[in-house]
Amino acid sequence: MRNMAIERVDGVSQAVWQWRDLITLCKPRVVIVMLACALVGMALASPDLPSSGAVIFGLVGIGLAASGAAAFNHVLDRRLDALMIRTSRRPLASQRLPTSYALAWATLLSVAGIGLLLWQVNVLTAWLTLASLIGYALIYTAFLKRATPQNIVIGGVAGASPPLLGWTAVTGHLSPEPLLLMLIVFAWTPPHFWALAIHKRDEYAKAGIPMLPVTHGDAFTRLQVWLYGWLTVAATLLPFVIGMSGLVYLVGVMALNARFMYWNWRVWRGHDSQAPLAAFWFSIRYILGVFGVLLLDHYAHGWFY
Ligand code: HEM
Ligand SMILES: CC(C)=CCC/C(C)=C/CC/C(C)=C/COP(=O)(O)OP(=O)(O)O
Repeated sequence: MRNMAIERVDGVSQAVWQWRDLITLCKPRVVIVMLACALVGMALASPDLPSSGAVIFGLVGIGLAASGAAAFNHVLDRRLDALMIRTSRRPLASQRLPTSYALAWATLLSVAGIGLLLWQVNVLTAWLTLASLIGYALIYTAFLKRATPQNIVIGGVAGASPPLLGWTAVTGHLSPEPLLLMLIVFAWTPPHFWALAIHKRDEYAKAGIPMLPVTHGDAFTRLQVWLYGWLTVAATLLPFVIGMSGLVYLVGVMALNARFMYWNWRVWRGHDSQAPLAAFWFSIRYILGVFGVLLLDHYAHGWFY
């Protein structure tokens, strides 16, 4: 990628940034996993293959809006990010990229994403995506993150929305099934994030962010990881209980749950200092796995049942 030299723009003198920095602002790996969940929401919304227009424009629109939300998060958190080793090398935290450029990029992505959903998908999906964008970029980042250790539980509603957005992109209306898919991601968010927060507790404390391990200690947070882990397991069983998914899903999700709860148990025991980070990384494979078996089960209908 071509280097761009910027001199004294927005108070950042002689910064050198790369196009790659604009991609970094989008939190691409998080957005890709969100889009995978949205795609499964789309597939489950229809007994046949969903229309290619809804899938393509839906995924591009949701992806652009989520990337815009992530870029706004980088803008609002640039000073906090500079205080933590994990985030200090980010484009704005390290002052490589002028804030005004990032703000323009975040606005462009968000307007393009919501605009595309309005134009090519449907109004309901556009409004729900906008609500998620505001929920994460503004409500979570600007207020909750700095105010309460319940920040990620409440903010988790925005992060959990992609399967619902995928569903409404295809159907144009709300129903209980996508809310159930959203519930799975919502319940999974605390074990996902608090495992990492235990590992990074000292950094959060240094930056003055009231994450649960900072305000209530490690032992309490480890217990919460264990309890929310069980809540996640219960949520993952509901698609089978209500007849939305079949035996392929049940077998697959039970295997994933066993591994997920093994890691959450190791976090809860607290004997192994490496367990929280390992549990965090497994949580990502787990959520991809759960949505993967939902998809597999959906298309296995007809072959096995
Ligand atoms: C409020 C809700 C959430 C919080 C607070 C949260 C927090 C975090 C944090 C702090 C990281 C580490 C990022 C880094 O080191 O760069 C992370 C990584 C990640 N999260 Fe989450 N997360 C949330 C929701 C989600 C959701 C809903 C998904 C997807 C469905 C997701 C997928 C991922 C992935 C894939 C990574 C790994 C990124 C990488 O490889 O760099 N997260 N999350
Ligand atoms: C439209 C739509 C679906 C919006 C969702 C947007 C989105 C990308 C949510 C990501 C959730 C996430 C990674 C939170 C961590 O933020 P953090 O600031 O606590 O983590 P950090 O310290 O790594 O920045």
